[in-house]
Amino acid sequence: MIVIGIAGGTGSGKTTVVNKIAGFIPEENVAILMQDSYYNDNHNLSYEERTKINYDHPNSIDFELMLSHIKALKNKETINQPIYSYTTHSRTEDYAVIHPKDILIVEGILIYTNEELRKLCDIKIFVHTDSDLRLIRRIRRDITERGRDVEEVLNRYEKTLKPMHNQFIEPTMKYADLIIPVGGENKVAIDILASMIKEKISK
Ligand SMILES: Nc1ncnc2c1ncn2[C@@H]1O[C@H](COP(=O)(O)OP(=O)(O)O)[C@@H](O)[C@H]1O
Ligand SMILES: Nc1ccn([C@@H]2O[C@H](COP(=O)(O)O)[C@@H](O)[C@H]2O)c(=O)n1
Repeated sequence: MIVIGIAGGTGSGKTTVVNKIAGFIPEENVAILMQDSYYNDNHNLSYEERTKINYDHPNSIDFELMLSHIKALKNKETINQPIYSYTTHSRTEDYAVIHPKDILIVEGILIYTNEELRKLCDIKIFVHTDSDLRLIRRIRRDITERGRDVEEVLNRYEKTLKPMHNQFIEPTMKYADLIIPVGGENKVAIDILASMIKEKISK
């Protein structure tokens, strides 16, 4: 199995890049693991308490579970990936069953902050998009898809998202083998990546 990491700031276009790459590869060859599915299980906290958590800090992620799932998939085992709700800020009761495939894509803002996870990645990609564009995308997306309002997004951006991005996320760009500027619209980068993956599958 080849593990491909896709990191980058929020709104940089990671999910868009993953979906475009996955669109080029037959479904039976690619499995996708989202870091956001591995936010700590905070169901013991009240909704009010959960809204106050810093979701851009590495400590918000259950890396132990995430690493055990990546290792299990590499070991050709099937895993139950938690399903996360941004609306309730907690894991749901449901799981997504992920089977081992030739290619495993691991996506998330904080994945390269974890040394063990970095070592498990055969190819490390970082999607880079300017912060003003990322904020615009984040406001639009969080309002339409994640049940937020402008005030919530701007407040989170100012208090945690921007400082955490500068402290933890942007510095991990140095670990990347490839940096994709502007993300999902970078057709050349996506074509190159898809061809490289197809070649590896055919071997
Ligand atoms: N090149 C682009 N131009 C305009 N909107 C984009 C572009 N790439 C992504 N988006 C939109 O911006 C939002 C964030 O993109 P997404 O791929 O989810 O980023 P990430 O996974 O890095 O947070 C989504 O609503 C997506 O549809
Ligand atoms: N309950 C939560 C959990 C996470 N977030 C934000 O999600 C961002 C990471 O996801 P992307 O798809 O944008 O990479 C991160 O910046 C967290 O702030 C949230 O708002 N609420």
